Amino acid sequence: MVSAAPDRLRIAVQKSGRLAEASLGLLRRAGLAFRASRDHLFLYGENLPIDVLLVRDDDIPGLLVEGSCELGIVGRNVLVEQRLAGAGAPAPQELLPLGFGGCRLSIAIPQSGAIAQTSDLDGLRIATSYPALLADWLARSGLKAEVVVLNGSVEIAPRLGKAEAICDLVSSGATLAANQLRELVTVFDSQAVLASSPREPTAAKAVQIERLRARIAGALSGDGARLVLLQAPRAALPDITRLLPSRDLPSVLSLDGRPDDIAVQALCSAALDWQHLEELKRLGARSLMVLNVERMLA
Ligand SMILES: Nc1ncnc2c1ncn2[C@@H]1O[C@H](COP(=O)(O)OP(=O)(O)OP(=O)(O)O)[C@@H](O)[C@H]1O
Ligand SMILES: O=P(O)(O)OC[C@H]1O[C@H](OP(=O)(O)OP(=O)(O)O)[C@H](O)[C@@H]1O
Ligand SMILES: [Mg+2]
Repeated sequence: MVSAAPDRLRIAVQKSGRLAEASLGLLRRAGLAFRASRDHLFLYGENLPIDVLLVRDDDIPGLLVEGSCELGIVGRNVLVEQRLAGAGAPAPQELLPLGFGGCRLSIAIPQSGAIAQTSDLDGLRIATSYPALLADWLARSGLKAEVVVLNGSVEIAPRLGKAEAICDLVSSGATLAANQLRELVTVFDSQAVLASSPREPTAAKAVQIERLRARIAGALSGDGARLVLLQAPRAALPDITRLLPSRDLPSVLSLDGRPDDIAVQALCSAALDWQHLEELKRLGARSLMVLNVERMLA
């Protein structure tokens, strides 16, 4: 472990795997630039006092609890699993959902078999790498099943005779289909999240944490956002406003020497397709421009 620098923030991200690339990509979009250490386990923040630790995703909640890192990017499934398993011990908090790594923890059963509905799981064995999330769902559902803990290759448990059902992460469903399994019920919905240590940060670090959180939120809110610029007759403004998928009221500017015309600037949450633009044109809009928004700060 690299010794802690008192004034530098540390953020733990997955070294390799499903979240690795998107996590570092997001930090770069939040304006961080890094230099890698020789062992490639540590990225030194070159332009801000923020360093990145590259680790196994399962280690991230523990690093946050012990205070080795102030922040982490981890699947909500891992975060909540460890919180439930910790039974009331201090646990990392979710600061922000990040919109990638979307998946669900689901119970799946053999495609051909006697299990048809969730009540059929009573008294059976369910194999999973997420025993606390599964136990929590079973308790809330009033079901009693034996939880068989496996750390990998959970999908083959029914074929090995280790369990009658499994509870594992699903996104496309291809892994289940390849193993002749089908989804019965979703136990937990997940995505990557920004998480913080349960330890109170120093005042200086609290400022850095909030700064990074706001920058990440800004980078995310730019996703899919478009700035629409146009000129139009002033009388067409109500119809144009109705047509724009704006996040907020558009800004309306007057044009020098043309009192009957205006310039409109609107932040839109969805892309405007050609049909949208043609309709705006029919309403009298001219000089239409749709620009991608790279980042925003509220
Ligand atoms: N099929 C999927 N689609 C989208 N996101 C997923 C999928 N499977 C897992 N995830 C998310 O990505 C996280 C990391 O998954 P990955 O399979 O890379 O973990 P891992 O094998 O435990 O990696 P590590 O080596 O870091 O322990 C999961 O905890 C989950 O939040
Ligand atoms: O529904 P699908 O799109 O098929 O995705 C589901 C699979 O993805 C995850 O594993 P991953 O591929 O990350 O490999 P791992 O099991 O080695 O972690 C998960 O454990 C499933 O096996
Ligand atoms: Mg892991």
